Amino acid sequence: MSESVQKRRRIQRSSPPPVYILDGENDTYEPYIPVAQRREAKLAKLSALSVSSDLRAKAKKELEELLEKEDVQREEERRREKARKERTLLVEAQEVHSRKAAEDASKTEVEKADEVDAEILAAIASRRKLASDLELAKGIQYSESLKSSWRPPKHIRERTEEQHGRLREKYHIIVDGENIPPPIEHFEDMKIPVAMLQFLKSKKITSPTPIQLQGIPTAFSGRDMIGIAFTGSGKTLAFCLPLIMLALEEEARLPFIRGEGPVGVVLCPSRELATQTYENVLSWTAAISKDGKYPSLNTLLCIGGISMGDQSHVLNKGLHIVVATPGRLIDMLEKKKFGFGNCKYLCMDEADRMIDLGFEDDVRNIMSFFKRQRQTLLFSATMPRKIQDFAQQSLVKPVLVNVGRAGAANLDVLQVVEYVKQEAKMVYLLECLQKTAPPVIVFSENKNEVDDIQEYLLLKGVQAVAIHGSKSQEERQYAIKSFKSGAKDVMVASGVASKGLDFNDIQHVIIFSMPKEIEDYVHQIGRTGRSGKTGIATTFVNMSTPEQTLLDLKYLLMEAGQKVPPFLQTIEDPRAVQGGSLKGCPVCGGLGHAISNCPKLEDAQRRQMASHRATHGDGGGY
Ligand SMILES: Nc1ncnc2c1ncn2[C@@H]1O[C@H](COP(=O)(O)OP(=O)(O)OP(=O)(O)O)[C@@H](O)[C@H]1O
Repeated sequence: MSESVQKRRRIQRSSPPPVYILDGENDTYEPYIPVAQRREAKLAKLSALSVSSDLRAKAKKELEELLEKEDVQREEERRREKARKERTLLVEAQEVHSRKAAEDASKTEVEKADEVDAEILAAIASRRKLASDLELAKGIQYSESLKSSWRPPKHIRERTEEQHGRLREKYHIIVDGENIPPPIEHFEDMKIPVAMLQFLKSKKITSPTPIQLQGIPTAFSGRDMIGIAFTGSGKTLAFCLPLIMLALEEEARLPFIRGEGPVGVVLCPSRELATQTYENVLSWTAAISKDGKYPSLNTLLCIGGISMGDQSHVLNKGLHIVVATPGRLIDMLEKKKFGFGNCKYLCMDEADRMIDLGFEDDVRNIMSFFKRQRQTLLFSATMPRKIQDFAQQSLVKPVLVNVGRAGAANLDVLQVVEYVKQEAKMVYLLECLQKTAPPVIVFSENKNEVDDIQEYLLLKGVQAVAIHGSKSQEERQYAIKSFKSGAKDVMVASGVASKGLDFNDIQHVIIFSMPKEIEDYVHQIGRTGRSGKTGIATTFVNMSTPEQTLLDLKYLLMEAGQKVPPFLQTIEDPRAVQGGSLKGCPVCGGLGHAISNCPKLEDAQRRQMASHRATHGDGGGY
């Protein structure tokens, strides 16, 4: 053996035994020596002693017994230690569990309900931001609002913040956001074309409504905004006029040629609403360009159920404004009939519906066609808090303009709620129609019921038309046209089909079947009492109306200072009985229930499940 190997062995032998440190607690660990090894060591010691072989055999036996006993003891100890550790964990878990159970038991029902509500709200809040997929993927975030060349006139710029505040107070306008543009009380001060001012005057529109007075300067300044105001308060002008001005400016800078544009798009949740907005834009742009001082603008109506070929004359020129429903718009964009390369303005009417679960993905899809930052505006009469919060994260330095509580009823509508048995409704409807002169709208939640009511009214000699989602586009257009022109006295409609529609001077709205969601009720009664006029809404309720809906209705009537009928007065709010808070539902804005009982959430979940089934080939569809 070489010297170096011997040296290495000497070093190895003389190395100290390994020291094990367990969890930093036990630095005196005694390594375990197996029984056989210990027995051999002891026997070696024994045989070194000079004793008789009998004695040695006896001692050996005793030793073995002793060692085995020791070993059993060690094993026992190890098992006990292991069990102790395991028990500790188990006991700890049990203790945590029973502590939580005890805590839960000490919580009141109200506290527990609040916790559930907070959890639901947190789950909703984690929705994906409303931005294009590209922006989300690249993490693009705009930090500044778009620049605009518009400035308020000098005398308004010179006013103090306090003066602006007083004006807002006067018109019950609540605002939120950074550097909010000033409210402007006169159209003349908004620097809009004289021809437009004259046109508005001819329509008896002489001074801006509160949402216009704050909303138009905000949008003119290039700011993203959320505009909330009562039904019939003139929101359409508030979001269309800024787009028209932007288009005029762009056209004046460099006239649009075929394939260019649009400058902006207005998205609506229904074809009827889109058509109405389109017609408004057409009349406003025509009025502006009439005297030849301003260029004429091209507007495209992009909705399902119509032939786009009929509008080829618009597509053959530069395009300024598109008014659309999401489905057809996506279709046109995908087919590259036009693009959003230069599109700077995106407005959503009835925005709470648009960015709610039904259309949310469509909206994101539409956003992905924008090639640069856009000005985004969301308008609605109802805007539950969760939608406001969600929208706010998706906008750039948004300004919130709120006239009255979001979801509150228009105070110009006299609301009458009547208890009518199911079987008595038709007959009572005839009686109700005598209350006022026409035009009257009758709402029902159910398409078959809409048809039944129309048939019944026709039988009784009432000139009635009907509109609902299963009617063809021609039938829908005919119904709206003949009702608008006054040829028909009554329109029977399903809630969705007629949302946001602006009919002239509706005298009376009759809600034949109360919608489950109080927001729908607010929109339905809002077909009357528009542009400062008063109207009546009569609503039939009975045993089949869910108690929670009745409670939402009761609170809404109380809020609007309307008469609460005795049968509604007797309905107790379970939250009040338990001493809980009575804040409105952040999802639908209903005042009579908490988020955990929200009918809108149930509907949304149902829709999600239906669309899930549809995408997974499970039949159904939404
Ligand atoms: N400043 C104004 N003064 C008087 N009337 C106005 C004014 N602005 C708009 N109007 C009229 O008020 C009516 C309702 O306007 P619009 O349809 O824009 O209401 P809206 O707020 O969008 O309602 P909804 O929430 O039901 O859709 C229209 O007929 C419109 O011409």
